[in-house]
Amino acid sequence: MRRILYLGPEGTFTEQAARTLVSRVYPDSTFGADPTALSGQARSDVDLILEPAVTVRAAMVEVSAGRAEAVVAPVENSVEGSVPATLDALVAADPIVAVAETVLPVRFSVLAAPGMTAEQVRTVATHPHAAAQVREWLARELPDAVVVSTTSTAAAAVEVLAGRADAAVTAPLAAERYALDVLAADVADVRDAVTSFRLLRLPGRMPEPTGVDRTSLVVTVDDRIGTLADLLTELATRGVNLTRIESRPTRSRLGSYRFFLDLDGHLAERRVADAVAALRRRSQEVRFLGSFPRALPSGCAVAAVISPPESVSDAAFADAAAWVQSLQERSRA
Ligand SMILES: O=C(O)C(=O)C[C@]1(C(=O)O)C=C[C@@H](O)C=C1
Repeated sequence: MRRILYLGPEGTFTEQAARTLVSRVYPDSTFGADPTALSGQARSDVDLILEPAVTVRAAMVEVSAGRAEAVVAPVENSVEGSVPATLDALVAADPIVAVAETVLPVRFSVLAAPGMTAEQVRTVATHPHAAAQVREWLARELPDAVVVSTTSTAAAAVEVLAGRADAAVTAPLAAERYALDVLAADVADVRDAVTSFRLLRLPGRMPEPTGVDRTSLVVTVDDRIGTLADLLTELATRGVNLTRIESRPTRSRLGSYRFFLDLDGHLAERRVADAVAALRRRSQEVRFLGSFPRALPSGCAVAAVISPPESVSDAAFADAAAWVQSLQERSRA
């Protein structure tokens, strides 16, 4: 039985994402057929088991060491941006790669100890990304409450159960899992907020290209004039669309950064492979974080994806390479 780890405890948004991703990536597994058959004596009958982890970092260590099959982690929220704990854990871990992603709408439930009224709430526990998405609601509805950070939204529910916080801002799933009162549901400062999650595992067989894919990289560069412009030019000249660029400190000294890049396209495409090779030539280190089908926010038609020009199609690359080769062969004849 293989373990799939997610940011726990039970009842996080990440657990919800893990259920979607596991059914998609392992469609023939027992878990995929029956997500409820996961506890008690049924454990021995299932191929995959979903298990909560305390942190994304701890889960990645388990995957890198071969003790778990995969980890599901939050990557980016449309309101608060990237999840730094996930980005930093990705760099700290031995290489693991994403094979799938999903995007979930994010609306929160506010849970409190049984019998507690909103007026009595003095401390509200939640994950920092969740706090940022309900800041206005908290200021309006619970103005006297102090926000306490926890490792996840479900960890906040556990704090309330243990009597260490009065209320928790959680995923709706937590309201089903913990014996707490629902003070408010469907809470969000930004109505259509979404968070993206990825399923990551040891490098191996990559998902087949679908035509709407994403490639994720971490690039460490030298500190010199124009480095970043050079990298971006390598992408632009090959018609590779950059969908995200994020810098994180390397932690070695002030002003030293590595860049997380998300590109449209799959490493199996010539233009993407060529661009990734060029980035490697031009930087200290490139870490490949996977090529996988891109999750489109609901309502986004495939046509909305920016198509590269014909001059960078696989056929155009093959044709140009064959022409150069013929010139070389002729010159040797
Ligand atoms: O705490 C959770 O429920 C999580 O799954 C983490 C997380 C995040 O890291 O952004 C996921 C979605 C929400 O944006 C808030 C928290």
